[in-house]
Amino acid sequence: MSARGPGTGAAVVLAGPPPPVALANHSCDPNAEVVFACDAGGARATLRALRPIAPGEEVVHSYIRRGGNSHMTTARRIQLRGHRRRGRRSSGRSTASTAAAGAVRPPPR
Ligand SMILES: C[S@@+](CC[C@H](N)C(=O)[O-])C[C@H]1O[C@@H](n2cnc3c(N)ncnc32)[C@H](O)[C@@H]1O
Repeated sequence: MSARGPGTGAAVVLAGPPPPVALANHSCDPNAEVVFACDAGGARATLRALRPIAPGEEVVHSYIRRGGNSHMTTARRIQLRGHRRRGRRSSGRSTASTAAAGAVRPPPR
């Protein structure tokens, strides 16, 4: 995959039927997004750059819907960081068991 265009957010970096788009991995800090279109030409999934992508940089998109729950991704990252810190200090309780014990709360709305 290669990035083209000025990286203004409008550049199409990869287009085609689903298989090429399906090769893109997930990132919580995506540099591209998938745009779906369906018209007389048929159905298309396109990867569009969200920012400049350097040659050789992996093109990644978020498997989680942007906007609607991206704030939850950030909140979840902060939560996990806190759990890791507490996990190191805790007396024998692993991060996973801390989470299983109900210590993970949903992010505030
Ligand atoms: C749509 S495919 C992406 C392309 C896949 N990596 C491949 O080589 O065919 C989704 C799968 O890729 C892997 N994947 C996606 N994002 C990843 C990431 N950030 N780190 C590791 N594996 C990832 C997971 O196995 C996931 O089920």
